[in-house]
Amino acid sequence: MIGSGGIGGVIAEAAHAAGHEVTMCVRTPFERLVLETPDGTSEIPVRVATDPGSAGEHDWIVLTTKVHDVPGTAPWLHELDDGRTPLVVVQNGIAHRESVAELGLRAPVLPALIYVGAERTSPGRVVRRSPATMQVEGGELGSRFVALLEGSEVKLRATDDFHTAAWRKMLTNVAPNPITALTLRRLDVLADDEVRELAAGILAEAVAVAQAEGASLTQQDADKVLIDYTDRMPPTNGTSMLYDRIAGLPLEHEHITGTLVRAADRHGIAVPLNRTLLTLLRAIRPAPIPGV
Ligand SMILES: NC(=O)C1=CN([C@@H]2O[C@H](COP(=O)(O)OP(=O)(O)OC[C@H]3O[C@@H](n4cnc5c(N)ncnc54)[C@H](OP(=O)(O)O)[C@@H]3O)[C@@H](O)[C@H]2O)C=CC1
Ligand SMILES: CC(C)(CO)C(=O)C(=O)O
Repeated sequence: MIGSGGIGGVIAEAAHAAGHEVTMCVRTPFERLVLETPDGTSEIPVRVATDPGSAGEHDWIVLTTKVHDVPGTAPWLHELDDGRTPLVVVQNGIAHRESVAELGLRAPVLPALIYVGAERTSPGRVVRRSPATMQVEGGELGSRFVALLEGSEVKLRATDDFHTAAWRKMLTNVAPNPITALTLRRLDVLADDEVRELAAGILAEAVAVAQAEGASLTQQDADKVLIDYTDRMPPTNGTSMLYDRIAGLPLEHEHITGTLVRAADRHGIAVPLNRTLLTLLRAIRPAPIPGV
């Protein structure tokens, strides 16, 4: 596992539950990986490697850093890449292959999406607030990864239209992530009438762009995303962008809102709400914000 934050912790938990040995390839060292879940708190027995030379040999490589942190993982990836071991890229955004392309790896790449609320609260400590659902690109590699995590509680399936799945995931990120990060509030913020109306407008712009990019999505998909957020998800959940803002880390906006705005420009679609969000997100100066 390269990336030992919220998602790395959740997938390590699943891999362990499915009977596998896991090595966390870490930037910030920790002694123990502890998962707080709705069912209780437990330690996941993993090996922690702090330098690429000690990574060892593995059957799968799973990359779970933020998209902008991928270049920094090059030493790990070059050490682990033997041309055969598959690399699963679990990230938000729509550019899973492009995200690792410039590293010149030989590994077969499997793009993956995850839906979960997971917050890394300190090195080696992750709070998972909801069950996890994953989607991977269909094909032989995708089927093997689905089989790999059998026995864990992650609901995982392969899809033959990963492009649409990634844009659908984009819909779930493009409104809540910026809104929570900018307001420093959790999902409860989406219950405010004016904020909900804003989110609906952001999503309407996003659907038009997703369609122009060839995704099979409609306004109904956007409506469902908003209903899921306001009626189904716990209002105390946050988003990965909010967690980064609280921790004073760089935000992933260029790979979410930025991707959307650049695609809109290519197609000549007006996206004033998303463009405004992008301007505000770019203006943030990262600094830790305690007490949120
Ligand atoms: N958190 C969530 O609920 C969800 C997140 N996602 C997506 O999943 C992806 C991962 O997000 P998330 O887990 O939240 O991110 P986190 O910020 O919680 O974790 C990222 C991890 O990557 C590590 N990292 C960064 N650079 C390196 C490096 N050079 N070498 C080794 N490790 C490195 C960080 O190390 P360090 O400890 O040093 O900071 C950190 O442990 C993102 O694309 C996100 O948008 C998708 C759905 C939900
Ligand atoms: C959709 C959501 C909010 C949870 O899966 C997410 O992807 C994130 O926190 O970035």
